[in-house]
Amino acid sequence: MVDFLAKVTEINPQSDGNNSEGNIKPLSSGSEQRALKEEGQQGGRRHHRRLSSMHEYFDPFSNADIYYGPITDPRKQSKIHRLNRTRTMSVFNKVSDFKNGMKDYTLKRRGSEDDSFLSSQGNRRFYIDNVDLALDELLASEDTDKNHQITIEDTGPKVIKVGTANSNGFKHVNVRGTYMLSNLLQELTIAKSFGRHQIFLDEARINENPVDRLSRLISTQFWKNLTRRVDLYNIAEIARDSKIDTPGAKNPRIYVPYNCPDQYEFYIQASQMNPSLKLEVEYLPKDITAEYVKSLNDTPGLLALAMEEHVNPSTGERSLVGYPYAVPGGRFNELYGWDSYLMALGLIESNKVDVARGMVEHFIFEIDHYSKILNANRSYYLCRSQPPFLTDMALLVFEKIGGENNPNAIQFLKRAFRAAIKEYKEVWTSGPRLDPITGLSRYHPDGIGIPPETEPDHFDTILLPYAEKYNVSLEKLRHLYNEGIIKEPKLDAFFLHDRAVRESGHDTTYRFEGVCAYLATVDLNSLLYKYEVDIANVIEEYFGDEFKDENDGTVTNSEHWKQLAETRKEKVNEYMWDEESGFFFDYNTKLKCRTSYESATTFWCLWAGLATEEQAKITVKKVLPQLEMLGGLVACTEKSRGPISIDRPIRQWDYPFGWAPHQILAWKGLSAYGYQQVATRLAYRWLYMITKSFVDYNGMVVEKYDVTRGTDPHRVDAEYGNQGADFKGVATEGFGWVNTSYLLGLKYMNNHARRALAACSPPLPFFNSLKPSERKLYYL
Ligand SMILES: OC[C@H]1O[C@H](O[C@H]2O[C@H](CO)[C@@H](O)[C@H](O)[C@H]2O)[C@H](O)[C@@H](O)[C@@H]1O
Ligand SMILES: [Ca+2]
Repeated sequence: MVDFLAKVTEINPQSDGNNSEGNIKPLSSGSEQRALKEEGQQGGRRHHRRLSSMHEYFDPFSNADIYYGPITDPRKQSKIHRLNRTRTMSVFNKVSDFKNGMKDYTLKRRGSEDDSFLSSQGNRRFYIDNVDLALDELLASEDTDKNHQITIEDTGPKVIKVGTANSNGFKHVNVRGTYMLSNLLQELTIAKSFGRHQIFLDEARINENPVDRLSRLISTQFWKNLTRRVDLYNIAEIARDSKIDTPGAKNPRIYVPYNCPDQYEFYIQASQMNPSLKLEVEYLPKDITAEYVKSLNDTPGLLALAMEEHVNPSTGERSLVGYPYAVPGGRFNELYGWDSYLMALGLIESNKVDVARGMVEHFIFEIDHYSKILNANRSYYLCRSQPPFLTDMALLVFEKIGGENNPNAIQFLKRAFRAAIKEYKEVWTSGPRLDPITGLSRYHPDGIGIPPETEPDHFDTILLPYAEKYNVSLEKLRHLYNEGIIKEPKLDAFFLHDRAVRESGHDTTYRFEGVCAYLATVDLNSLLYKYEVDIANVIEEYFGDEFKDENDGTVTNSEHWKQLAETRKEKVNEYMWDEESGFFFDYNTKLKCRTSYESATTFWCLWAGLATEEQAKITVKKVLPQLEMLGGLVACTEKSRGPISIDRPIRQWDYPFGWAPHQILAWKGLSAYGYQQVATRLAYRWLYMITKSFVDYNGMVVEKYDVTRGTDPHRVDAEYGNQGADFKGVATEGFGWVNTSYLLGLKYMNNHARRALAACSPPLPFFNSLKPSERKLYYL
């Protein structure tokens, strides 16, 4: 068992660390003391109460920058704020022996119950006088598989001694079990990142209820760490791209639309301010063709986004600054399409409306300057989009910024809807995405050659036969094919569909392989139905029921858009609905037949409000039993995915994986049709899985989960290797849409369910333990 051997130090000579009150919380003034006392008298639970301003640093759950900031640093306390504790006479005596140089070191300290969790009323604190050493010792003892995480797979003693703050580190208590030890590792890692050598650490911070801890981290830390905002100083860092490994990708680069001279000047200024970063700034041409986009493959760059003007109030100086946005996960720096919508839902839940709004501003800018909402704002994504959610996103932000009572909010909504209408017309209901025969739409982006952003060996199996045919290396083959020196229509078809798969957001799945660009998908047509309904409502409410389109000169009213929605609904029913199975299936516009791939996106028809009551009922009866797994909804049925082999490897958007967007849209859709209890049951499963991984795997929150695995659902070995599981010490961002799903899923949970989640009660035992009256809350 390792002992952190925290010792009395000279950092705060006035403090002996022992306090007969059992409360070592530092009080810097009488008024603060009174405030805390009153809080206690009100019987309020001090944990998780967010304390503000002066009191912030007393809060065991304050944000890391406060908790590990200078105000709590023992070495800086004499200068800033003495966090000393009241010395009691009895304690004085016991310490004085030691201070007087006692030889045999028999300290007559008070009984250990002074440091017991009970006697401290849950307010016990630890004192760690050497954070680096503590980290080394903790990892040496408990991280037996040496991956810098403490998980249930480590076989260490699972207990470590930590010095108490009351005794200034002399007395020790045990910290036990994977969860607390991994939280200790996380806190020490964070403390170290703040440059701290010594810390006081509330025990409550490392044995915090995991549901509270994860939702707190999402709201206060993860969103912050996922948020980006371009300015003069950080642009080179944001522009840098780790996905592409060509000599031309070595320097960070930003491409600016041809008609944004202010932004061009801004980025030139940024590059001149710090020449060593070698930021390259380029204009884009007016016409962006697939050929041009391919020509940038070796010299990729970030694409400029929307900026606002800031005026320095003291100097009057004007400067540009980017609107904030959130990135999907820690490994990204660019703004994504549908991830942004899904994160906006969670950001709004955490009152971070400015970031959600910023992303709507970026989408408006992208539609105006790149003619679509981009897959993400990198040059190699210029030809493709992602699932469209702009109307819903704009409406949510609109409500949060004041809605119809705020004229600025109305202006914002109108700008967003003008852009959405442009996108609807020019992207989703024009060729090649529109199928003129059915009137339905498909993911069908432009593009030439091999997507350069994928992992280098991603297409090797496909390309190998051609390399053999031409007797060249794979690298050479890639070059010859991309440059059009060799022509292979079969490869062209493969990559046409591959690009479409990526536009669908579902990259990749056997549902789409080799066929995606021909499929009128359930997902896309549900989303477009929602666009049509939303546009009709907004035209009626905010455009005086008359929308003049400056782009094509047309004038439309709400009735026109309602009619478009009605027509799409009819087409979806005609081409996609299969009453027998209860699924809405994709329609193959080339073969002119309905497919039979059973996908969780069938629930999107409920989310969009396109399904009838009867169809929703059938969905619950027939589809749900096939897609409901231990950890929530699975992306598709095992039967549809088919057998897996070396030649037919597993795909990440297939069985047995579950994805946050599928859960979120299904919960909302089911609730809208009166099946809130089904949504609650599914949400419990999903939250259970996330909470369990979080508890057992060092605070892990990943991009997707294997919803069939009970023990390690985060372990997904499919396609893109990095899914956010290989952090060292502490996970600092979670994953964007999973963060949202956690916050939204919790809204379905009552206190009983929250407690069960915190105890990691598996779904079945939990459901089986319910009283008959409670079972109906889960549609059981
Ligand atoms: O670089 C490989 C692929 O990465 C993206 O796809 C995956 O991550 C996205 C961000 O979370 C997500 O939107 C998408 O659904 C995921 O499959 C990217 O979108 C792809 O275009 C890219 O090829
Ligand atoms: Ca480990």
